[in-house]
Amino acid sequence: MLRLKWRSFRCALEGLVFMMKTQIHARWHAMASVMVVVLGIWLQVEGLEWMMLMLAMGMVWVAEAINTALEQACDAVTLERDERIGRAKDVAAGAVLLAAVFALAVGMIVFVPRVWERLAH
Ligand SMILES: Nc1ncnc2c1ncn2[C@@H]1O[C@H](COP(=O)(O)OP(=O)(O)OP(=O)(O)O)[C@@H](O)[C@H]1O
Repeated sequence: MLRLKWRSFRCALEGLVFMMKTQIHARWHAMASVMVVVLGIWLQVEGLEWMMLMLAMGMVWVAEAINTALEQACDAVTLERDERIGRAKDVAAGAVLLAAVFALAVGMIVFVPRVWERLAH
């Protein structure tokens, strides 16, 4: 039982490693995530705001992982041009874009007033 759980966990980790190795956007997300944590520590962000930032970042990572999985599945179906495959990939990419836009909004709401405050003093 425990071995089975470990195997699923390892497969999940391998999926994430694959995403990091193959998706240029995942590297951008990683850079943005590090920036958010550094800014959060520097600006002394508090409990609920950390939660909002983590949720927003998590949403982007989850969307990117699902987008990567869908791209792989689509390519397994066909590498020929196909309108529906193209549309499926576009919608999945749209999910990443949506998550990123909302994450940016959360980041602005949390960070802008704090940066403003720092600059004013
Ligand atoms: N088989 C296909 N048929 C039709 N259009 C396709 C096909 N494959 C890709 N496309 C189009 O090219 C775009 C990019 O697809 P690709 O598989 O190269 O993903 P990507 O460049 O890794 O995208 P992302 O930026 O979402 O990671 C898709 O959003 C889609 O519009």
